[in-house]
Amino acid sequence: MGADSSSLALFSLLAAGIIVANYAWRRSFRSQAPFPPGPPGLPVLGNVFDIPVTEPWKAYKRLGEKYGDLVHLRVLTQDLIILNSYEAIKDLLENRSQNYSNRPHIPANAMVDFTWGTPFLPYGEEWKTHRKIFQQAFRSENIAWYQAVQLMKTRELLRNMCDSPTDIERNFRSYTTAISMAATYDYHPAPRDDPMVHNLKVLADVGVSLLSPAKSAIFAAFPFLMYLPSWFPGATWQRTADVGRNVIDWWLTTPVQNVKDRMVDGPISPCLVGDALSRINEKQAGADNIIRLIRGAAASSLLGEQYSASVLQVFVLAMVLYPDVQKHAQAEIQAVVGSERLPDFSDRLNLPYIDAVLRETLRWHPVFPFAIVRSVTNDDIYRGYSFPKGVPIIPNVWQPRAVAHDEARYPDPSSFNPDRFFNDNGSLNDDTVSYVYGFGRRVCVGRALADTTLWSAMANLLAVFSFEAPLDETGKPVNIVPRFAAGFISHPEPFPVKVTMQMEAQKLVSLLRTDD
Ligand code: HEM
Repeated sequence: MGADSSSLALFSLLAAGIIVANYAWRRSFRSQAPFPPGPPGLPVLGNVFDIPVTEPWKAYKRLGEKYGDLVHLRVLTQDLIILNSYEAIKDLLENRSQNYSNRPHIPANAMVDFTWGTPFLPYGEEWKTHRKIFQQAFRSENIAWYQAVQLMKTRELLRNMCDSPTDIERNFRSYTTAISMAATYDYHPAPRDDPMVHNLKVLADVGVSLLSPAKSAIFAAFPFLMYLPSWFPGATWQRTADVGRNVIDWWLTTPVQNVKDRMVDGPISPCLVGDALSRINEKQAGADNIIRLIRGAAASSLLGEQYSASVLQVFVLAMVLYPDVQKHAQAEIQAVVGSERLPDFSDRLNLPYIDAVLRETLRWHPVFPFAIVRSVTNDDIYRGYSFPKGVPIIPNVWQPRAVAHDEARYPDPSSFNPDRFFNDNGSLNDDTVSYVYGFGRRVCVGRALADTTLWSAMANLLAVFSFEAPLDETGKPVNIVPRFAAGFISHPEPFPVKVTMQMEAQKLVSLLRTDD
């Protein structure tokens, strides 16, 4: 046996010992009430094979149908509870939010030092300061500050779509990244080879690679894996973590320093960092700590806006699959805005169908099908079941009867139908699908910014382009079966799309020039 394989064998033995001991310890200390029902699972491994890595929501749907609103699972040593109904989610994450606003410890997080990120902070003082920084800059009343920049970036999006119409994903990412950098640091990335854009991509890739639920469960069960050196055979995650740590150092220092330097020269445009820095007196006690928190909140803000790009991909998929909805939306824009200018925020109240399309996009396929996992602060009992301290709670926003696809609330939930958001008198109803942005005290802090970013893109894309299924060799539209990538965030798998301009290129060029 070589040195490598004998070390691995030793590690495996050690790991098995840790798992069994840890499991027995946790069971003996749990309160007398049982966990909610759930599939029995295998000894030691638990329900590892009950949760497929691809499309886990389908498995949750089956489990929900069999076991009901509350489902208990165990992955190796990790117990978790899935909430499968709006009622259970509201009861716990909203009505008992004091006890359900924590986040579980994610071991891989400490490995790369993502611990500064708002979504990962434990419920406590640092997290409260982060929320305050966000609320001051991004609360609904302040969103008008960013609308000029959002429209400017929307025009850039239209130009990029003309240049490379099928490069949808890249165009959407550039758009949302440009908005988030402007709203966070008053920074406007260069069209090519921009260092901030490059480093943001590295950071996002590291996050997706290391913080997936599957890797988190493995690191929780085998914590020693996190301490293997990066030269150890197979320890690829260590090399990913090394890359992540270097970029994070840069993120947490350079961009905020850059804003500080520019503020010395004179006023800058409204942005989260500028707003937060202007509120502190650097000579006051604790100012260094606040600057450290501003850095963390700002970097979290950039990661947040990435999700809007995934929502726009869902939107294009829906337009391709539901051409009548697209025609209806375009007719509304034509009637209200005409063809001599492009839509802007002053048109929003007169374009209710576009708002209904936006709501239906968020509902039809929530990009966070399970919001962001919570954990219980103190032992609790709910409906007679045990919710022990520290257990991760997964709110199932999407399936089966849960929330966005609840058949009682949304008849025929899997079809894309914006009409479900209208009252009989033709006005929009009160259902703003706010649940896609999460619940209670940890609800998304960027929702007002995301809403205007999405509206501006959707209204303008529909004013200029049509999205259709391309034709096959027999002249028929290709059959597109929607598929969604699983994971922390879910977005459509690549699908074929034909993008046509509804107006002459020359006309668009002149409209974009007028708007500039
Ligand atoms: C359409 C786009 C977006 C969606 C669907 C979305 C959704 C969510 C969801 C589901 C959560 C978890 C809430 C919970 O635990 O209950 C969340 C948290 C968060 N979001 Fe968003 N978000 C979006 C855009 C943004 C933007 C633009 C920003 C930044 C400006 C942002 C920043 C954050 C932060 C910092 C948190 C963590 C809050 C905390 O843990 O206290 N998000 N978001």
